Amino acid sequence: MNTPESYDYPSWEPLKKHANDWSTSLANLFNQDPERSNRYTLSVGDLYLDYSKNHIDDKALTLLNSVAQEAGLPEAIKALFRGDIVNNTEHRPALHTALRSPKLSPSDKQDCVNKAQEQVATVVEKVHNGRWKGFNGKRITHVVNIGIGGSDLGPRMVVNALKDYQVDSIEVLFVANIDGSDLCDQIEHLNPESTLFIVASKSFSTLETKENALAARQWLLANGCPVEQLHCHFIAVSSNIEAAVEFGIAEDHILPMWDWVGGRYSLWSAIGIPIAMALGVDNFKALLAGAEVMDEHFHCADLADNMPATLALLTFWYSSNWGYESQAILPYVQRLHRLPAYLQQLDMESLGKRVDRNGNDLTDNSGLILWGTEGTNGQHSFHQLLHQGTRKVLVDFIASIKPTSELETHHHYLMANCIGQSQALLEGKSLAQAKKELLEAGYDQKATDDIAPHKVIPGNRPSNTILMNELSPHSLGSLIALYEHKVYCLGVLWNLNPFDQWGVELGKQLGLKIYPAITSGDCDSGWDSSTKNLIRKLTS
Ligand SMILES: O=P(O)(O)OC[C@H]1O[C@](O)(CO)[C@@H](O)[C@@H]1O
Repeated sequence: MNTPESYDYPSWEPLKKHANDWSTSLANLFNQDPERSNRYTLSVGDLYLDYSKNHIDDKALTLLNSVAQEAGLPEAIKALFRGDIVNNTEHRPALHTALRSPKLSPSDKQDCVNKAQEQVATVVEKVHNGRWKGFNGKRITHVVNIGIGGSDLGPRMVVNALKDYQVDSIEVLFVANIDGSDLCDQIEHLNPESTLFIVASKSFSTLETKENALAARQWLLANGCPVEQLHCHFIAVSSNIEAAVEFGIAEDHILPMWDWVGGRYSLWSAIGIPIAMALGVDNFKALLAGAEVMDEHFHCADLADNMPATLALLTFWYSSNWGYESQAILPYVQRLHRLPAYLQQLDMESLGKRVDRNGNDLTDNSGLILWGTEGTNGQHSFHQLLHQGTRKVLVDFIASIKPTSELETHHHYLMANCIGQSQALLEGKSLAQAKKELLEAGYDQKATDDIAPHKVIPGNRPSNTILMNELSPHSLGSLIALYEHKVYCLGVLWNLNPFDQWGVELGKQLGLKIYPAITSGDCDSGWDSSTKNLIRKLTS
């Protein structure tokens, strides 16, 4: 692991010293300051963040804010919204905020954004009211989004999360993987006459999406769709109109994307059309409005009160000074079960970098390893490691105040478990407590002494808790924008470009070279023997 010798930030050394001198426990911090849980909280729109269960005090926060100032974060936030070239390696702005916050965005983008939103609304309404027909004049009942990465994860997560808001007339399904069973499993029970495919690919060059779209076309043809009616079953979302047309999508069925919106930040664009299909245009707009609330806050709030900046500074603090390398995302909301997968791309594809904005080796660690699952399932699985393991893991608990089902008792238990987990991380269990418990349970002294160490839980482990008023399009929009902006802040603090992803390219290129070897059995003589053996195993 890299240990940062120094940042250029003048407040870096005092911050590092403050971390090195840290000697108190979370429990002590709470005992000494009854107001702690009131002071270390923030509210923005439908979201409430409690970050009091962290190893921080006013001095740490002041120093962290100074580091953020010295890193130029306030100006960088303005630059993002203004449309400056924040993606310096691809010479592009990153204007996902223009898709939902017109007041804060460059005016020259508004026409195309509005036009695309109108196009989305027109297509969706036509499908919903049955005017969009498949071959044989059938109305559309199923929409299958074919896309991967940013053209899949965001829309899929939102559609799953907002099940309560789904329109009755349409079911939206998702296909991403090049494993053929993904497509086959989704379409096996569908009627081709009433199925519409969305081919979502910013580049329109992504292997998985192209192959799945080709297979979908074959499926339609094999099931009676006349070639001249194929166009009724496809729309595309892409910035590469030429390639989409070449594939055979009718030009007026192609919705736009732009190079100034990154793939993993694109669910607010026409890439979000599966969301509008599943939930209706008004709910899609409510999602955008929720993001706008977070944008306005992020843009205007001082760093000390800024929710995305606070989350980022906490991660920076722990990553740079406390040796944390991993972050668990634990939504205690069943319907947010896709959130960890979505945030993995957002965070790890953005921040998994080894050089700074100028191409120099980073002297500090960058992106953390993100993972997680919905509560309480994780409690019966990996929480053991969170409580007693030797690795350090940051934890974000996310919960909805309003239940998402009618089963009120379930919800109370769910919330009790969520809060109980953060309390267990904080308080732990001492050896004395463990021994007392065992003796009270009837163990003799020897058994108590033998077993007690295994029951000790060190505690003193930090966590954040984010409460949403309810799981609604509006609050989810704010939550997603919160994490987007957190990632941006970390990019600024670590001085890296969070908007490119060159690291994914090599594997794609090698996959394309290996493909002909798998189909022909002919290996490149320059390849390593492991690669050759694996190919032979597949081809013999
Ligand atoms: O929308 P596209 O161009 O098909 O790209 C899909 C995904 O592939 C990636 O480029 C990574 O391979 C992601 O950044 C992107 O979201």
